[in-house]
Amino acid sequence: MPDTIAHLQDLRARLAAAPVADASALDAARNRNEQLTKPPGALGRLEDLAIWMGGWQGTDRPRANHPQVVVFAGNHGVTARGVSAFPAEVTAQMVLNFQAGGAAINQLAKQFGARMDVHALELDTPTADFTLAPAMDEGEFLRALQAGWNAVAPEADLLVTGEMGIGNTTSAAAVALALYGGEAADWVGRGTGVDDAGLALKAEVVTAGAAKHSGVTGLEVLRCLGGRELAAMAGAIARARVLRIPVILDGFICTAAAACLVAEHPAALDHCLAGHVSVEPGHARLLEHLGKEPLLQLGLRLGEGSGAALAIGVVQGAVACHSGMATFAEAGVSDG
Ligand SMILES: Cc1cc2ncn([C@H]3O[C@H](COP(=O)(O)O)[C@@H](O)[C@H]3O)c2cc1C
Ligand SMILES: O=C(O)c1cccnc1
Repeated sequence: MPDTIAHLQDLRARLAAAPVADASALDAARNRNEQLTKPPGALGRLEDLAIWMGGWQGTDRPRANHPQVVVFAGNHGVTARGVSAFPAEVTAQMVLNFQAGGAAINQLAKQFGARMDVHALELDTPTADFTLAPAMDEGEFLRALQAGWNAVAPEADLLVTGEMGIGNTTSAAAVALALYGGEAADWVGRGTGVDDAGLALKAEVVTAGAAKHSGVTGLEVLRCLGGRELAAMAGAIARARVLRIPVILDGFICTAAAACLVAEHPAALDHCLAGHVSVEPGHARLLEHLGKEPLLQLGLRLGEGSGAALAIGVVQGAVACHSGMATFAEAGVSDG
């Protein structure tokens, strides 16, 4: 039975007490990497990836055979301001599509052998319009964090958190502005495809939201400007940190949610990789702030966990080589 996040302080305490990567496993994985039948460094970033996986999994033979993709859906009051190219009903309609196996993320999860879970979070009760009030009250926020916390399968060896929530690129931009400052225009993008007037409107809405909730930090940013699916992703990422399950971050929305955890604890995302960099312009900026180099750049602007799910394949390639290759001694190959 997973434990309860009854107060924000509980989450902060769990992050502060979370174990770090296993130093001896890191050493053993580095040592193994040096003996594998290839010129030193020839597998590029795959080598660092496999060693990093070994550290979090506590072994010199890391694996990614049981990945989990978990998709959270939430509705946003701020959609009333006309910030998305699609109507808010699409959130619930896409949940049905996820459940029927018809979305992009279903295909990618299947392709890489990942289990996929979908959690619709109180879709009939959109968050408040954050230009007028905090998006969630404390009870709503804690329920969403807990839903994310509970959603992680402890036996998973890799986790992807995805989202669905019409209007959530506006919410993520407001979160990013509150965390890192600058201008709203630095953080907004076209999301589902708004035109120039839509983009200008998003910047106005984001500016108004950040002004309404100025001075808030960390998880409070997520409560005031985020959404249930963002909060749940943060809860899941925090749980994975406690369980030492490596996480692949997805696009702009996932990364904005995750960034709120770093504001609470500097090592909160040490177990996270950046799966890709999205077309949404704020995403590259967020990754720079977090010091994370994306694995892929494919021009994706979907969310759902799609870019991170594709990166499961890269991680699987890295650990397959690292854990399966012969050493020079085993294969009788002369080393250099
Ligand atoms: C059919 C459809 C499927 C999606 N899957 C992810 N998103 C993505 O688009 C939304 C964010 O963009 P905005 O802020 O412009 O509303 C989120 O739901 C995100 O997951 C979708 C959007 C649509 C329309
Ligand atoms: O980067 C993302 O996650 C993203 C971009 C556009 C639309 N939905 C999600």
